Amino acid sequence: MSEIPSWTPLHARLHRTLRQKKLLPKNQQVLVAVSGGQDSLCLSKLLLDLQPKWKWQLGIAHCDHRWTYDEGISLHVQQIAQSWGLPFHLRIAPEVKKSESAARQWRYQALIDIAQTQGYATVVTGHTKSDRAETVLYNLIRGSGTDGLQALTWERPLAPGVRLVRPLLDTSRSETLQFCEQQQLSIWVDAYNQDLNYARNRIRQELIPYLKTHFNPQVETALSQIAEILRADVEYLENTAEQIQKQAMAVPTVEEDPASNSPPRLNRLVLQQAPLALQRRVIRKFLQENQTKALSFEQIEAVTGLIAAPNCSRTSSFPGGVTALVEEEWIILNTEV
Ligand SMILES: Nc1ncnc2c1ncn2[C@@H]1O[C@H](COP(=O)(O)OP(=O)(O)OP(=O)(O)O)[C@@H](O)[C@H]1O
Repeated sequence: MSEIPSWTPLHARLHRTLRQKKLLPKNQQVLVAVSGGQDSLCLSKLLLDLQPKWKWQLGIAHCDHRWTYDEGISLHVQQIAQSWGLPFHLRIAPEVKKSESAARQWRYQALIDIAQTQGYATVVTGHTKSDRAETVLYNLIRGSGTDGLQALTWERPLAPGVRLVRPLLDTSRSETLQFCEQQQLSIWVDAYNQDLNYARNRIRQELIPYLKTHFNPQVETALSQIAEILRADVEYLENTAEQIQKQAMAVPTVEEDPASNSPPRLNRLVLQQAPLALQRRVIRKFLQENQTKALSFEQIEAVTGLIAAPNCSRTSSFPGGVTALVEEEWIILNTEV
């Protein structure tokens, strides 16, 4: 690897990760989402250095949210892209985004738009192991189940023809900082990250350091591993639940149900064969597909309880006037108000 100038352990790790996980195929057009902060700058420099080996066509995208504390950052990122000889794509928000989630939503849409119009098959972001650990904690505190805890995956489809890849999920924020310092990359410090009014920032600035000092110096790695393990668990459970749901939703024959417009239903005999973990998943998926309003854990539990309940049992009415009831071997979702 000596032909790459200043080859570091981070170069070696990224090269290995990309090979093992097959995240960024050779010769691809890869759009790097650069905020100007240490993580995405570290990622773009690493990809730039590895580029001769992988022959990607790299480009840099920056999304300007027009927040006052962001002023000057887009020019900063543009100058870096130019100094590396990479195409630079800028999107400016049509209006100032009021919340972090509105800003994120607009940002992903802007990145999709650049990728689709400029022919990039992949968008990469600088999410790190530290982001993953924080997301696990954040979702745990909010009461997420396994699906929320496996958040921040290595890759996922973003839009038709565009994938999102996060190649730095095994690298910590302290490592990206050290790398930027070594490489003398000029980091833009995001004022938003210092604002302790935001729960995410309190997790990053207060909770994680507390856990590191008092419980486990490697807490970021530990939490991030939980996410990695749960990702595979969730994938397996989801696929199995999907199969069971298909069997349980098999439409009754005309003799069994002459009504042409029969309401959504699940077969209890099929569900009774499944373990509770899968029963809950099937019920949740079934409700998500047939009920517009999000349901609480208690409401999903009430429907799950119908799997073994006596005939004619029913739940109380859910938002939108929907009720689930037992009719012989069926759980029926009654949408009549
Ligand atoms: N203004 C921006 N322009 C381009 N890319 C950005 C911008 N802000 C963030 N990114 C990309 O997203 C990554 C994650 O950033 P950050 O953690 O601040 O965002 P987030 O809102 O928490 O993201 P997510 O919702 O995906 O978790 C960065 O490493 C970078 O790749």
